[in-house]
Amino acid sequence: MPQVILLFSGKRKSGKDFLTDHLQKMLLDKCEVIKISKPIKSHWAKVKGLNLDELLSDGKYKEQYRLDMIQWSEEMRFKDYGCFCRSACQNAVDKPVWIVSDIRRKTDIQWFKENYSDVIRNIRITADDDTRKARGYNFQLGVDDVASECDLDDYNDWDLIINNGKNGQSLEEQISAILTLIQHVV
Ligand SMILES: Nc1ncnc2c1ncn2[C@@H]1O[C@H](COP(=O)(O)OP(=O)(O)OP(=O)(O)O)[C@@H](O)[C@H]1O
Repeated sequence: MPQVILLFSGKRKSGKDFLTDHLQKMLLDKCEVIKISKPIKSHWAKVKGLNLDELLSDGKYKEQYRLDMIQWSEEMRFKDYGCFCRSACQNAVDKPVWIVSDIRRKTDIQWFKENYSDVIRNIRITADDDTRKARGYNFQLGVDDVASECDLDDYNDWDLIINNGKNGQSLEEQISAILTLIQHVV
């Protein structure tokens, strides 16, 4: 059972993978990185005969299948909103800190609250549109206007908000703010 679970969310190309990768490099064997999208991508790779590692990494390949994966996973969530969270956590190694790098919906947060209650810390990563565009974001109908991208836009209960865009803090300051949230553990 983890002592703290960091739930990271943010819009496309806000820098979720970038920041959580850096955090992982600092915490090393004290942490386990969990991606809710992993069980989705594993299933999709198996059914379609695709390369799972390519699908999990940042790049064009992932973007090619994003819309299909969103639509399929939406149907699955409709039947059981916790199915992917549960599956991702079942396969996670027991470490003091869990880093969940791709929280996208209120029901994701709800599931973690129901199952791990007070060890959760909610972190929102923000970045302005220009910065996101410079990182490869392009508005796509069916991707950027649906729940997977917008559901947390009006959520307000964050333990920490990190500006990872223009005029944002330095990486050191960002990581230091996150470490403050888990200083009782590491
Ligand atoms: N603070 C930063 N400084 C420099 N480059 C950054 C920074 N944050 C993110 N990037 C770069 O921007 C790109 C997008 O970031 P990242 O993949 O972490 O976004 P994401 O929120 O995980 O996106 P997605 O939702 O599409 O998976 C990556 O190439 C990453 O290296």
